[in-house]
Amino acid sequence: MTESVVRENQLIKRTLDDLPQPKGWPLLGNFLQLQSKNLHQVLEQWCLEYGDTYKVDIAGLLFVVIADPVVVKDILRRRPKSFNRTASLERVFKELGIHGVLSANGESWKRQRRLIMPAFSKKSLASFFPLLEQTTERLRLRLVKKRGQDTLAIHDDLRRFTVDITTSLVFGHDTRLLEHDGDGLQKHLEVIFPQLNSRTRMPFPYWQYIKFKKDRKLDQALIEVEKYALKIVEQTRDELQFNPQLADAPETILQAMVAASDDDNRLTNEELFANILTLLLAGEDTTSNLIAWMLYFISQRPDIQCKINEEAEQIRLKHKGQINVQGLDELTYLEAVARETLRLKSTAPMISAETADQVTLLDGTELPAGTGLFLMTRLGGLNKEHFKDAEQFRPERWQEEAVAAEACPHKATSHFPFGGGARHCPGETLAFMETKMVIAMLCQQFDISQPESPPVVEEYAITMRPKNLQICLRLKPVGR
Ligand code: HEM
Repeated sequence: MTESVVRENQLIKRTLDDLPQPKGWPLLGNFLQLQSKNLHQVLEQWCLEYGDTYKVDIAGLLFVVIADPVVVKDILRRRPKSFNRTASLERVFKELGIHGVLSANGESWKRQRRLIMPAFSKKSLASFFPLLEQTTERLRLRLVKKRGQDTLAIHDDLRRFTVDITTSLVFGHDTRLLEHDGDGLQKHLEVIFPQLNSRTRMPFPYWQYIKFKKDRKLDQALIEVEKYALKIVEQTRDELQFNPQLADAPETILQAMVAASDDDNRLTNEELFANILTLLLAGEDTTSNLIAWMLYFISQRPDIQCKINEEAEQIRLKHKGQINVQGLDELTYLEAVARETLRLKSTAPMISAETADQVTLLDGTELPAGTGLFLMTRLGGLNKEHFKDAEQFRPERWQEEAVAAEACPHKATSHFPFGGGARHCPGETLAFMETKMVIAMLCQQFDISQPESPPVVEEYAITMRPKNLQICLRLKPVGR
């Protein structure tokens, strides 16, 4: 939608009643159609059939689905004043004791966001770089041991990597999952994620009355994670008592939070636990999925692996044989590969929101307070009007020269892999740092290919992952 169309639309008002709706079932509405593991694809497909703004009925609850990037961007920008996270997300997270910065609204969100942001500054992340380097080396050692295997379900290794990184950064405590083969924290998180996803879309909280096997598994996973988190909180309290100057110059997000809980603005143990789990959930799956999707693409393209490797070699030569923190910024081709992956396979392809007041959207739709919204943040990136040959994987389109040459339409602001406005993802820089380190290491060490396996498909559980991904890693001869 262009600016002038926006102005015109504001004159053509419509209400919730006027919006089209896909045909559903009596009483249940579209509930059954939306229970699938590719919810985002169902909603995206309906955008093509019913237009950029339509409604769905989840057993009596109406949600509005919005795809136009101009309207989506405006909503993201008008948070937190006019739009909130949804009440259902807040309710489910609260009930499970995970009500941290991701699900909170209002003053509680502001306070928690203020506390976590310093840890994501460029300066903090630069001081964290040696740990990132060591953890990447530990992932390398783990994968070298597995080099003989014909096929590798690498996702598990990647998740171990991102959990080790996130726990180190957030709590200063390395879970060292990369050194073990058994189930660990990542297995509990694997139980929690899909369950959170399906509960936020349940019109009726059945689990308050009857618990199925999956609900009992969720309870158990939460108990295990809570045990882990409370132990870490205790350790952090001890560190602060032993070393009080840490309160003024905290080294981890948790130290900052515990230190802040001693002033008037107290963070309770529940809030601390909620944010530990929130950051683990927000940081772990999103990033390991991005790396996995990048491997999906580059394992089919030896030419791209070659280019990544050449660029990384140049940077190593420039910085005394190593990719240092400045060198990471200079890996522009690799960054383009990550951005192109996010365009086609955004690991967060939709964001939910809720109107805080009665609002009018930029397309002229008037909505009452409390209306749930699904913002389809990936769809604009798949649109041929915004990207030439939109269905093709072409990292070059993100490089400055290509953007400057008008031969390639390039509308970077038509999709929002990290959201936008005041609630924009704070972990974006960290995610790129992790991704670049891992992919540069893999392309240096291995020839990466895809073995015969069932087709890789998108699976949605708040984040979007490649189901069935198998990779084949062949160690490169030394000196090649
Ligand atoms: C490829 C990796 C990642 C992707 C695609 C991603 C995507 C997103 C998206 C779409 C949102 C919602 C933003 C909005 O509502 O506008 C979000 C929020 C958030 N992300 Fe990320 N994220 C990634 C990595 C991380 C990492 C590494 C961390 C931290 C360790 C993190 C922490 C958070 C937090 C705390 C929020 C909630 C922010 C708020 O509500 O104020 N994310 N992320």
